Amino acid sequence: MGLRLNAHAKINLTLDVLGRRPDGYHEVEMIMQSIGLHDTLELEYKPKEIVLTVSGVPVTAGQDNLVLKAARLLQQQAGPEAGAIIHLHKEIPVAAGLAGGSSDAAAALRGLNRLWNLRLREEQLMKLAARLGADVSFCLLGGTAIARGVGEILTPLPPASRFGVVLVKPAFGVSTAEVYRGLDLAKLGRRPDTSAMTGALQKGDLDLVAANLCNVLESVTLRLHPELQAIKERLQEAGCRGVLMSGSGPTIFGLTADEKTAGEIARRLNLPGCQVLATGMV
Ligand SMILES: C[C@@](CO)(OP(=O)(O)O)[C@H](O)COP(=O)(O)OP(=O)(O)OC[C@H]1O[C@@H](n2ccc(N)nc2=O)[C@H](O)[C@@H]1O
Ligand SMILES: Nc1ncnc2c1ncn2[C@@H]1O[C@H](COP(=O)(O)OP(=O)(O)O)[C@@H](O)[C@H]1O
Repeated sequence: MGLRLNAHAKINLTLDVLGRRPDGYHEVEMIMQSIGLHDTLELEYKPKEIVLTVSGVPVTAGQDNLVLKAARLLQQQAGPEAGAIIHLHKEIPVAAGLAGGSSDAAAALRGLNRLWNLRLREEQLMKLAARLGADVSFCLLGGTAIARGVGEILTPLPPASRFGVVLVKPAFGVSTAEVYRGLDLAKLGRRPDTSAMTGALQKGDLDLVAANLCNVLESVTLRLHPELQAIKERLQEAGCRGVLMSGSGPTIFGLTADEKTAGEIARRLNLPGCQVLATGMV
């Protein structure tokens, strides 16, 4: 019997960088939120071999696909007999700041743990997730959470209101490493207030959430791609209550009262060359 799993994208409602570590990674504090937009993974048992096929948004099916990296990591626990045919259907834009690859890796860990009957506990899966990438731990958890460390230390928050989300992904992608490298820690500008955002989410107050949206990586990516500022303005003019870049970008998201309103705004927006999607917080 095969398995089918959804791998949800995320947005960062806040993103603060607290310092740079000796290994080049950055200490962060961010509020992460899963959204409805998702890739799909289908898993079927096959002895010994791990085979990956991909459809939808083009992405490598080679060894550097995070799904294969996750599968190989788990196979070390399962033994060489364990294998699978994995089909990944991609809907999440790639290199977009939406953690598509990380979410696929998290879904592969969760799914193969079941397919291979490994019975690894949540904290064991979390350890493997942290080895695959900074955002994989959050993707394994999902929902709403504060992420600290390099992103792997998680504090779950109560489920947030199901606000609508409009996503605008320009034609280009950005390199997360390059954006972090471009950050001048002495000149971060406005910083997020994590506890104010946590309170706003708890109250379900969209205007308060909107007022606390803040991402210190915006300055770097907007400097590299000034056209993102115009997209932010267009989303605001179109009726989004708050607008921010997600992660290292370049996706810009706008928040609305609900998914229906997000859909109406997305249909009205005319942004040539950009992918415009409507979804909601989950
Ligand atoms: C910026 C964020 C915000 O959620 O997301 P994305 O824009 O990638 O979605 C994350 O911090 C990205 O997480 P993720 O994309 O998983 O990072 P990784 O693959 O582990 O690392 C890619 C590169 O980003 C840099 N990096 C990443 C995380 C971190 N806390 N500090 C860093 O400096 C490192 O240079 C690393 O080589
Ligand atoms: N399953 C996957 N989906 C998307 N990208 C992947 C995947 N596996 C590896 N990658 C690589 O990871 C890089 C970052 O991808 P992604 O997770 O989409 O972006 P981001 O970290 O900005 O949210 C891409 O450039 C891509 O080559």
